[in-house]
Amino acid sequence: MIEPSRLLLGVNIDHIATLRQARGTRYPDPVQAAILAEEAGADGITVHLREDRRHIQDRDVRLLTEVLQTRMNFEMAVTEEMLSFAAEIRPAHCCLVPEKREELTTEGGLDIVSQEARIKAACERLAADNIEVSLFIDPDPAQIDATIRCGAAVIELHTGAYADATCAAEQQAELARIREAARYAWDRGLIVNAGHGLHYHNVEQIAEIPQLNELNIGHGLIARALFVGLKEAVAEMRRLMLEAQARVQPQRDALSR
Ligand SMILES: CC(=O)[C@@H](O)[C@H](O)COP(=O)(O)O
Ligand SMILES: NCC(=O)COP(=O)(O)O
Repeated sequence: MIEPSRLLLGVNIDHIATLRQARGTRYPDPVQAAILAEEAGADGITVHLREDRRHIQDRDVRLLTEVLQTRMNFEMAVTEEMLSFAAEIRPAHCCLVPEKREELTTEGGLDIVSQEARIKAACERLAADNIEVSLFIDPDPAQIDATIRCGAAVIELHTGAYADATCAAEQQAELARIREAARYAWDRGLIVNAGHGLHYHNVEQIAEIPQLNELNIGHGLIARALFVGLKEAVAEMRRLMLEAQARVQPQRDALSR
């Protein structure tokens, strides 16, 4: 991936599928949502095919590989089932994430440090199929160092602790961790993405981190779409991100490796 000069928006459409699965209907169709999101300016589409298939289904991913005009960011657990599926569908980009059946959503980053050999092997398998790999990790230098040893060129920093903070001091402390991690990873040559739990009231401080390449946003954006429509929800998010980015454009321009 060549790093762009502007911050990219990846729209996660998992929760369009959540609504469909709640009633077992054919609608709303995440594939239709992906097309609308692209038309509204999304730079990519993110889907998480969970082991329990609670939202996105295999059929959605297969169809998306045929219709997307941008690119798919395929989030998956590091399992044999998912590695084989990725080898079959060949998404542009795979993001390896931790997964627990009982969790409501992804609770933390992938612990690369404790399972480095297994994750390195997965990264190598995906790279052999020309799939760009990113690792979804907590903003922790030890995890970043382990990512580099695994050979992945991209990370996505988990912003969940920042999003879930219950007071301003806690939120600022989490923001500082993300800022530091973004700088640390950038200085070591990684492409740095971020996401999880971002919405219209907390995205700007993250979008002001100059080293970031892309934000992946789902739940908050899809929730907003219920009231204003998906195209407007994407456009609003993009506008907030780009305004925030403009405030730090001199710092972005000054970044060099
Ligand atoms: C890995 C991550 O942070 C999310 O993108 C993920 O998709 C969350 O899973 P749910 O969409 O099931 O909450
Ligand atoms: N990887 C994060 C993502 O895709 C979106 O997460 P969320 O906005 O649904 O929490």
